[in-house]
This record gives sequence, C-alpha cells and structure tokens, in this order.
Amino acid sequence: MRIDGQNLTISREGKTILHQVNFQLDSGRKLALIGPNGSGKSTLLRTLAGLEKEANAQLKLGGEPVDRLSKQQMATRVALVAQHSQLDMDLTVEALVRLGRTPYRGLFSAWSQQDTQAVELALEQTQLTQLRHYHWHQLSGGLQQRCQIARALAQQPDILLLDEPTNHLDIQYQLELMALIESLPMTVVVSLHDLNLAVNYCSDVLLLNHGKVVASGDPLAVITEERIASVYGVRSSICHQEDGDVHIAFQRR
Ligand SMILES: Nc1ncnc2c1ncn2[C@@H]1O[C@H](COP(=O)(O)OP(=O)(O)OP(=O)(O)O)[C@@H](O)[C@H]1O
Repeated sequence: MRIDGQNLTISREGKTILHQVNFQLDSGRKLALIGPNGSGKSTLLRTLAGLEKEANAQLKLGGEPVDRLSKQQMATRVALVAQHSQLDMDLTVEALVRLGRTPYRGLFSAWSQQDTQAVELALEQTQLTQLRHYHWHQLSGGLQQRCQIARALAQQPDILLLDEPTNHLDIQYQLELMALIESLPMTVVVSLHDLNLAVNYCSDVLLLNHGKVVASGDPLAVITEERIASVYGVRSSICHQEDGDVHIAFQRR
C-alpha cells in the first residue's frame, strides 16, 4: 500500500519536532529511516501510524486520508512495532502473537482457519515456533522484540512500521530479520541506526536531521561520505565489495 504525506509537521510543548516532512513511498517498497538520536525517526513512524492526530489530514494511506479511516480500517492497514514494547500481562508467545488477529475478529466470532494460518506463518517467519509456550517474562530482550514483530506480522497489515527492530538482536538475527523484511510483500518503513543494514537491505532511505528531511531516495544516493560527515560528524569510507554488498567503515577521528 502506498503512503503519501504532505508537509507533515508535529509540535510538542511549543517545540517543532517534525518540520514539513514530505513522504512518498510506493507499495511494497522497503524504506530505512535514518538519522542521529533525536532527529525525529520515532515521531515520524508514529505519524505514519496515524497516532499523531494533528498530521492525519495530510497523510494518505492507499490514497485515503487517515482522518477518514476508522480505527478498524487503520488496524488492518498499519502495524507499528514501537521501541521498548512492554506487556502488562504475562502471556505466552503464542497468545501474544494471536492478539495480532484482533482487528479481523468480531466480538463473538470464532477463531478461523485463516487466523491459525496467519499466526503459524508469523511464528515461523520469526523462528518462534519452538518457543510458542514460553512466557513473556521468561524471554530475553531480543526474543521479546521478535515476539512483537511476530504479532505485527500476524496482523497481516498492508504497511509495517518498525522502530529500531534490530536493537536487541544478535548479529545473526539482525541479518535474518533484515532478509525477512526484504522478502515481505507489504510496504515497510524501518528506523535503523546501522547504516550498513540500511544500504544493503532497503530499497529506499530517508535521512532526517533535527526533524527535517536531509535527503531521500536510492540508498547510495542518500548515504554518502559527505552526508555522514555533515549529519553525524563522523568520517567514513564506503566500499563496494565484489559480491555486490556495500561496506561502510567509520573512522575513529
Ligand atoms: N513527548 C515529548 N515531549 C517533548 N519532546 C519530545 C517528546 N517526544 C519526543 N520529543 C523530542 O522530539 C525529538 C525527536 O524525538 P524522536 O524520539 O522522534 O527521535 P529519534 O530520531 O527516534 O531518536 P532516537 O534515535 O534517540 O530513538 C527529540 O528531541 C525528543 O526529545
């Protein structure tokens, strides 16, 4: 599903956090949202999820303004996995992932074959099938992160929004998660601090700084040594490897 945001502006306590952000992403694309701490990545993800009401008239999902969509329509279109997602109840992995099916079920409707298939697929995609009976409080931070991603996948949204999903993951699972993101059929917007993951796994990149878009488009057109120096204040060298991967090395001084 396509996303169109025009002049998205968000203010809190008199401070402008996002300044007239224009955001266009075609259906099925995978966009990495990058930028220094506090540049507005999480706020932009919340805005795209329709959670920042002041911007909803300027945001269209699948061509329809968000302020005209019902809560139920939004829940089948968009899933957001926030950073540091916590859980008040102590659910099993499977029970948590089943919650992803809530938008599709009426108050008294029975659990369907389609619900089962969506949950099983989400568990498999996140490699949680064997851990389905574990309880939330028994899980490491990385496994909790994977559970929240599985719940969002079970929701089968048209647009998946992920806020720093690789944060608590070991290197192997970071790469597996990025490969999964690359293979998903839906539109994905993922905030990342790791520029190597952004450049190697995403079709598009949007670079934010102080709530403004510095550049957006093709990853290698956006992520340049000059921009890394001007936005992050770090010297780097971008190397193109023989296997087609790109490696960005950072220098200490
Ligand atoms: N509830 C709030 N009230 C006031 N200011 C806020 C609030 N939430 C965020 N901000 C400010 O908005 C700016 C952008 O924050 P945001 O969390 O969107 O950035 P970010 O790029 O996701 O940061 P990080 O990489 O550290 O997660 C920051 O300066 C932050 O202090």
